[in-house]
Order: sequence, then structure tokens, then C-alpha cells
Amino acid sequence: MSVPTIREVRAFVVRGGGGDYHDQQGSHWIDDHIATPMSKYPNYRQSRRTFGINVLGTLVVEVEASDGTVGFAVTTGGEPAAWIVEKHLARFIEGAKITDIELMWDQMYRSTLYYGRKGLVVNTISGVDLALWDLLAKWRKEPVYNLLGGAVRDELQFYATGARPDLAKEMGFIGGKMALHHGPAEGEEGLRKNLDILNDMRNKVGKDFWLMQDCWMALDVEYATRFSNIAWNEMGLKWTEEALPPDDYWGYAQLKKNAPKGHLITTGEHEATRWGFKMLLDMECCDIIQPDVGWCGGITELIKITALADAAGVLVVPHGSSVYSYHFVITRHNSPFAEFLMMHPVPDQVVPMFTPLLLDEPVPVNGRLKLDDKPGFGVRLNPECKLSRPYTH
Ligand SMILES: C[C@H](O)[C@H](O)CC(=O)C(=O)O
Ligand SMILES: [Mg+2]
Repeated sequence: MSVPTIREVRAFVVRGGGGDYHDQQGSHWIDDHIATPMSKYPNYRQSRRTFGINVLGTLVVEVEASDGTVGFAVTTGGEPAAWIVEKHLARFIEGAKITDIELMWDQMYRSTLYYGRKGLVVNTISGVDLALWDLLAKWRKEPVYNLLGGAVRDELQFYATGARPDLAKEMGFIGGKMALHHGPAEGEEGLRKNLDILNDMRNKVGKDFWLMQDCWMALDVEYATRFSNIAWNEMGLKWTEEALPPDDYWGYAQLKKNAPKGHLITTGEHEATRWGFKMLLDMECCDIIQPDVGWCGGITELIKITALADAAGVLVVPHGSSVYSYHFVITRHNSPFAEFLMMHPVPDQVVPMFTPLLLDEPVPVNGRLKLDDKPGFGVRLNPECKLSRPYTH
């Protein structure tokens, strides 16, 4: 059978939700006084948009094969990522056989080492990688999960991230994760407010529902140790997530030692590649790693990261990422459940995570989802979303 080659790679940008899910308008729970590394500066406390959490916007990568098949993917990265795709990475993609994803990944990664390794560049590589998996699976007329070895369970089970775990419980999710609102600069009063919010939610959801806290890199070891001990002992908090900046592997190792037995330390959504995750695993930084498949290097890299975690006895519960995560999680024994990010502003209803950018994006019903067998990742771009192509090559 002759394998098509890649005729063209195209990079587009779009604003408002989509891959950059922080790029929201108006009032939204995801931007309501959430603790961040910038919370030490009072001017940047109330809204993450004030410090530029949404400056990048969404990147859409399309790859078109010589037989006309088109694969695509969305992630965060916007215009600078589009430049990297068009002006640098395209040379490794165009002309390659659509089956040679491992080779293309290696060339994209090695050629950008001098300015890449993590962050924007690896987000961009991830976007290209996901588009390549979509293309290959569409050409083979199979869902991506079949190419990854096939599903190991019938359906996915989800916890929900949002401001209303009480509503998430009614909607059938197995747990609810809230964003922390106050950072260490808000002192004892802020700590008390954080604990009161958690306590109030525990009273609403009852004692057995999983409650988790996302700290979005805002804390230090001392604060996170105090918080997780009180929150575990008094409110049964299941895990403390991303308490520290991602480069502080030493802090995470200490925090894991300081955390009460039974309480979980989780992190990794801003970590990238097998080497970054090897640091977290080797240094025993956490109980669960949470790579984002749109940021960590794509599916090609997540396969490697997950194998390392498996050998270390650590669970992999990817961050957000909708269908790009779902097709992976369903194929791994050490990914027993998935995250669903509630993108409704309140959030009192389930809406697709990348809304409004994708069509056919599946959502959990009663906290569960059976994946269908549509080719690729099974989603389409919404023609009503205005894409622009800022660069060509
Ligand atoms: C809610 C968090 O601050 C962030 O916006 C999403 C996240 O980290 C997660 O879903 O995990
Ligand atoms: Mg998180």
C-alpha cells in the first residue's frame, strides 16, 4: 500500500475559548480572583487576564496529505506558535510520509532545542503532533485510540473542574476540583477564606464525594504544607494540585514528604517531555502526574511519559484537553479516570471544553463517556469560528 506524504502544513489562530480556554470574555468562574504566581502583586489578583493569561490565544494546525486527507488539532499558542509552525517546523513535516510521526517529532524537538524544550515551543510541537495523529487515523479510517493499542475499558469516568462541585455531583461526576482563590500574600485571612470555601463545599457535597484543590503554581512549601494538612484533616481534601511553580522539583519533593498520609500531591500540567516528567518521578514529587497532551509534547511524547509513570507506580490523569486526552486515557491502564474542565461561566451545565471551536466534541453524560469510532479524534472545526493565517511559508 502506498503511504501518502504531507503536502502542506498550515497554522491558524483564533480568539475566544477553544484551545486557549482561559481566553474568555466577561465574568467567568475561571477568572474570578484565582490564586496565581502573580497574586503577590495586588493589581493582578482579581483577574488573570490582567497579567495576560490569555495573550496567546488558540493555535489550529492543519496537515494535508497528498491524497487530500486533512488532519487538524487545536492547542494554546496563538500567533507566536503559528510563526514557529510556518517558519521553522514545516520543513520537517512537508514531504514526510504520514506514518513517520516519531521521526517528525524527533526532528521538531531537536531542531528547536536551542530555544525550546518547554512552554510555547513544546505547545507548538504538541499541536503539530496531534494534527499528525488525527491525519494518520483519518487516513486509516480509525479512531486515534485504536492506533494507540485500543481501549482498555468501555467508557471514561470523569471528575469536574469548576466552581461548583456540588452541581458536578448532581451531574454524576466522581469528584469536583476547585481553584484556590487566595495566595500566601493574602496572609492568615486569605488562608482562612480558602479553608472556609472548602469547608462550605464539603458540607454541600457530603463526606464521600472527592474534593480537590487546584493551586495553579501560587503557593510556597510552607503554605502548601499547612493548607494540605488542615484541608485533609478537617475537610477530607483528596489532593492538592500544582501547589508550587513547575521548576521547583525540590519544593515538590519536600511537600510530598510533608503532606499527610492518604492525601495526594499532584502536578505536571505545565511540565513537558519525558525528561521533565522524569524529574518529577525520580525525585518523588507527586502521587499523580497531570500532563496536558496539548502542551507536553503531544501523544507521541505522552506515550513515553506514561510508560515512565507506570514503571514508577504513579497514575497519569491528564490535564483538560478534551478529545486529545480522551483518546489516550481510554488506552492506558494507569489512567483510571479523566478531567473534565467546566467551561460554562457559572458553571451549572456541561458544555464542550473547546466550545465554540469544535463540532461533534463529546461531553460526559452522568460523568461518563463512551467514545465513538469516528476516524481521527472525531471532531470538526466549526466553520463559524473565524480562523486567520498570520504567516505562510
Ligand atoms: C482552574 C485552574 O486554575 C486552571 O484554570 C485549570 C487547571 O489548572 C486544571 O484544570 O487543572
Ligand atoms: Mg490544574
